[in-house]
Amino acid sequence: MASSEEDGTVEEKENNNKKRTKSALATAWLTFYNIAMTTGWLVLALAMMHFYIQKGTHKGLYRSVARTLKFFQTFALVEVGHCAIGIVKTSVIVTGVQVCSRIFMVWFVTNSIRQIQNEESVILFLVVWTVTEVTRYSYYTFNLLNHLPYFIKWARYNFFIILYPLGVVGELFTIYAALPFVRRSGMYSLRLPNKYNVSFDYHYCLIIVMLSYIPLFPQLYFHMLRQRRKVLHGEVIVEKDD
Ligand SMILES: CCCCCCCCCCCCC/C=C/C(=O)SCCNC(=O)CCNC(=O)[C@H](O)C(C)(C)COP(=O)(O)OP(=O)(O)OC[C@H]1O[C@@H](n2cnc3c(N)ncnc32)[C@H](O)[C@@H]1OP(=O)(O)O
Repeated sequence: MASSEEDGTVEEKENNNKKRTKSALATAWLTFYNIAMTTGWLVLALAMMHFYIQKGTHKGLYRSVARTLKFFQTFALVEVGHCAIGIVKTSVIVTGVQVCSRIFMVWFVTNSIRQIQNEESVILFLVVWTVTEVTRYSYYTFNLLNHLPYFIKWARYNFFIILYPLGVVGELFTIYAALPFVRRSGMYSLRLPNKYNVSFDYHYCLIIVMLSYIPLFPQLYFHMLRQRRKVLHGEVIVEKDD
């Protein structure tokens, strides 16, 4: 009897130790990840400012930062993994939609269609994303280090009120500007007849993506408004499971 109680205690202790090691590892990884991402987006901000001050125009700006942008935005895919394995308390779906829509914008719209890279709308979403990400990743970093300045917390949960709609406007105008080029070139499209007997029209796909902002964007926006109420005003919010 005594020995089984002892076994239980030993097992419990082992489990607790395992959990502690796991959470220490997760915290170390997240701290590294967030510092790397803050730095990446800060480098991008500085590169954009440097370009604009030197050249006095936004033309060519996208190309000058494209590699850094593609690297850091694509790397954000690991955030979906963070949610999936449970090291951050965020919905996989909400994070997935956010990250995938950004990656889609970068790789399948802006990067693929040279003719639209100098549109003002590209600069709009680039600036908006950069301000958002510098704020967001520095918030997570300071939070993990338990030294969170209030103005960063305030910025994280207020800037998005304006930046989110502005980002969406930039993205939608960019996709809209891409439509004629996509239609003319037939890029990423598959016409019949072909050996697979399937057709795909990227032009219509882009229109569907634009329309999908109507149901999806409000969900992300209201999610952030709920987070804001929780973090800034201490409201207890019961989130539905995925
Ligand atoms: C394939 C094609 C698909 C096309 C589909 C198209 C449709 C798309 C429609 C939508 C379009 C959106 C377009 C987007 C535009 C822009 O981004 S514009 C710029 C403005 N954007 C923003 O301000 C939003 C930025 N995004 C986010 O904040 C997130 O991505 C989020 C998922 C939307 C919300 O984040 P969430 O994690 O849920 O909230 P938080 O309050 O920040 O965190 C919750 C808890 O999780 C912890 N946490 C999260 N991440 C980390 C981390 N990296 N490190 C450490 N901790 C993390 C966080 O601390 C919180 O924990 P607690 O403090 O304990 O609560």
